[in-house]
Amino acid sequence: MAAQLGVCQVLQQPLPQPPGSGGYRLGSNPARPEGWQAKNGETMTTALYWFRNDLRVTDNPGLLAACSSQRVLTVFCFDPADFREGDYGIRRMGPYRAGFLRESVLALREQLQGLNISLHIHFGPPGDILPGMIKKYGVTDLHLQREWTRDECLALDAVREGLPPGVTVHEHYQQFLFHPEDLPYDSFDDIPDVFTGFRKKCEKHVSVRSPEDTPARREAVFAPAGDGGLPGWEALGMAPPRADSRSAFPFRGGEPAAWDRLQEYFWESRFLSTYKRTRNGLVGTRYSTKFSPWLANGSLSARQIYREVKRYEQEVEKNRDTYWLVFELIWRDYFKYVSLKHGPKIFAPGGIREVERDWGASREAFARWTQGETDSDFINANMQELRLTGWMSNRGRQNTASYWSQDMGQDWRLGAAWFQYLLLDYDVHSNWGNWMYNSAVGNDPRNRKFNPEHQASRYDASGKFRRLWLQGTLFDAAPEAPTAIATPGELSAPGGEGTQPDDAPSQPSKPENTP
Ligand SMILES: Cc1cc2nc3c(=O)[nH]c(=O)nc-3n(C[C@H](O)[C@H](O)[C@H](O)COP(=O)(O)OP(=O)(O)OC[C@H]3O[C@@H](n4cnc5c(N)ncnc54)[C@H](O)[C@@H]3O)c2cc1C
Repeated sequence: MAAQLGVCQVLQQPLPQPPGSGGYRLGSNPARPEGWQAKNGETMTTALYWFRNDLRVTDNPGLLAACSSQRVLTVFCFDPADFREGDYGIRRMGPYRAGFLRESVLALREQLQGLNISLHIHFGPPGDILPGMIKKYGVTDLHLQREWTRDECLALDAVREGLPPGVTVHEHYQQFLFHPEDLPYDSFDDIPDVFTGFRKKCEKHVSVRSPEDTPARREAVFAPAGDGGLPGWEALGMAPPRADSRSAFPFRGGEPAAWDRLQEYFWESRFLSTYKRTRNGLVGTRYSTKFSPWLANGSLSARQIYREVKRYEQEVEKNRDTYWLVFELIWRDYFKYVSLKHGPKIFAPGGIREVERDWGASREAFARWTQGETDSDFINANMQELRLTGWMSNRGRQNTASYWSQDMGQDWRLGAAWFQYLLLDYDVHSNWGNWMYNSAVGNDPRNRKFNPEHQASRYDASGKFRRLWLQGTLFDAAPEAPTAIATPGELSAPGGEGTQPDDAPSQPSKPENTP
């Protein structure tokens, strides 16, 4: 897999140099393509900003850097590869996230229109779309958020192959709370494999950078890109998801919707003041922030949330609950750094610890787990919620993941791929990192395993959550499964290794070290 990463391979590299020392060469490219001349005869700089998982105009350093060029235009590609079957015969993206993404991109286009920047929306592989745009508009500088996982790297490699000579590519790290240049480590290799050490050192030595300014409104240079380009459901090969009134995530995609939610959760309801005490809840919108789908596609940034937490602590109150939201955002960062450190190992059967185990790949077990027909009603209720809404609580995710891999003994990567398909908030690092963690192949030094019956009696003592999801299935007219659920193809996961994992204690008991 490493060989496939090509020019985009950034894994296990030393930390990047600060701007100006070679990594970011704004406006420094000597060889400009022909075409666009400023009035005084100098070559005009034209930037193309390629939106990927950073669908916002505020706190977007890459977009801001692009706006330092004389002319700027932007693009988002719905890549058909994202909607096809992935490595395990399971689609990479299902209808919930696809719907949220469409809303997010439309909201982005509106935000950009307010800045007089046009967003070109395309349905096609970036490698086919971007080089043509770059030639057509005489682009001199391509800006994008820096990514390092396989599929994202392959997409960039394909774009690079088609670039005309002289175009400078600028990649920006802008998805973190703690910026990579500020980390108290010399190399990603030095990131500890236990969270607490990472958290404590970063909390002590790193200041979270302030969010960047929003680009100023510009003179319109290019004709507006028009309203087209958004692929319909048919083109995506799926039907739109049905709304389910029980959903814990009834929100829309896009930057304005993210800020509405933050406004509501922090400032109107002040739920932040009780976050740590409610975050293990299972029913409704209130128990946790629900920021993750916006964070995952970049409609909201971690440091914007951080700044609002700090403001809340000054203006309303500071307590363990307000701190705990930052603590969880550090977990999010941590899984990104784990992925930067370990590269493709986060997708390997033995995970980052290279555990040897003969994982099962039973089609029948997969059907029972995904359709909520296991022996555990707590697991079943969570799996129904996921299947019918694209959402599952953190408590539910920990239990269902541990159950699939550790109780049922099935390949954890099949479970991760199912989550990838259905989750509204799918994020490659958080998903595969948490899956490894709960499958005893990742960053949990104690290999904890969940006992769903104990968990249900602790977190769903009244049975409210299980009734909510199991009654719908058993007694009412059951909502149909989303039509696009792909029947998993060959479930035999490639490249399986080895024997048994270490024995795991049955109950998680040390909350400090669990995500
Ligand atoms: C098996 C498994 C798979 C997961 N897959 C994903 C995924 O694909 N995308 C994703 O964003 N999260 C994932 N998580 C982490 C976590 O469950 C969600 O981030 C959280 O439930 C989202 O709800 P919230 O925004 O209300 O979280 P809150 O409790 O309000 O937390 C605030 C934010 O902190 C971050 N956070 C919280 N818990 C975690 C965690 N365990 N790991 C990393 N970041 C965290 C998220 O960005 C979240 O939005 C997964 C967890 C497990 C156990």
